Amino acid sequence: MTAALIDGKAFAAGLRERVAQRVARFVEQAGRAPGLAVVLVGDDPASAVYVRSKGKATTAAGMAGIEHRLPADVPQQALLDLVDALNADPAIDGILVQLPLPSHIDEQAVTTRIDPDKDVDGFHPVNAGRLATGLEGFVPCTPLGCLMLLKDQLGDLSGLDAVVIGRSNIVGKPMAQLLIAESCTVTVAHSRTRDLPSVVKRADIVVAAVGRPQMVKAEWLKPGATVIDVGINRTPEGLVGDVDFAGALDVAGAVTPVPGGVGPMTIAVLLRNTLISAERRENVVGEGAL
Ligand SMILES: Nc1nc2c(c(=O)[nH]1)N[C@@H](CN(C=O)c1ccc(C(=O)N[C@@H](CCC(=O)O)C(=O)O)cc1)CN2
Ligand SMILES: [Mg+2]
Repeated sequence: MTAALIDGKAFAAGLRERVAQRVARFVEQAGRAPGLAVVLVGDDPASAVYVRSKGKATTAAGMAGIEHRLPADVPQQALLDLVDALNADPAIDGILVQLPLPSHIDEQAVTTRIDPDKDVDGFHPVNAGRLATGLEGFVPCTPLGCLMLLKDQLGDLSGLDAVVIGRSNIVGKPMAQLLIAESCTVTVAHSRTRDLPSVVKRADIVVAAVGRPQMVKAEWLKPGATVIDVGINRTPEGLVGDVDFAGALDVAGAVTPVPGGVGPMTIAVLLRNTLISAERRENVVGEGAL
């Protein structure tokens, strides 16, 4: 094994601590805690776990977490009405609807109903547009967490070749935008990409976000590459990423494990985004780096 392990769990713990310190200053100045509303529809077990983790982390950082649970068969209009009420509530700085939603609900309709300035998930098309054009907005938590790990590992990313595997609105596309903004040369690969191994071979940075267990093989990697594995695949052998982790350890320069890599960053960045939303809404100048 030659690769360094990128400890997302430890980095996320540090970020949560820095957020908590800045939350304390916000409370002193604004006279209230930042508020995050999390909406869970239905009873998908993984989603329930993530929502509970978000609630716990929110409270631990000194923020107010408000959880709304709706039944799996809730009419779409009732969910939209709840979003409208949260948009209008001055105590709420961040609104998040846990995905995936039941199939009878149009995810886009829900995502676009959230006030873009409370959209701490960064899924609203206005925030996607802000990211694409270099305006201040909210960036989706998972790709921003990946970027933080990359910069911590590599420093300046300028000029590096990056390959993002996966083109989802939640991870692949915003990840590509973030890497472009860091002056990387970015390739977005997906299921129709021809000769993926040779595309991956030239990359200094590989971000795998396809949702296919161990699809990215060690022999595809350029020696010394930094590999960020966004995949969380539940298999009979346990939780595995999109990268052949054991093989990558012998080729890559650094690699994130699954679990304990990217996953913990998602919730830490959510707290960061919620604090920043509260600071913007109350005109509080945040002090202390995040
Ligand atoms: N509205 C949103 N929905 C979803 C998001 C999101 O950012 N916003 N992301 C994922 C789920 N997710 C948070 O919501 C999330 C996924 C994974 C983890 C995590 O810490 N994973 C651990 C493994 C835990 C396990 O056993 O499952 C790890 O990788 O170490 C946190 C949050 C989809 N929905
Ligand atoms: Mg995809």
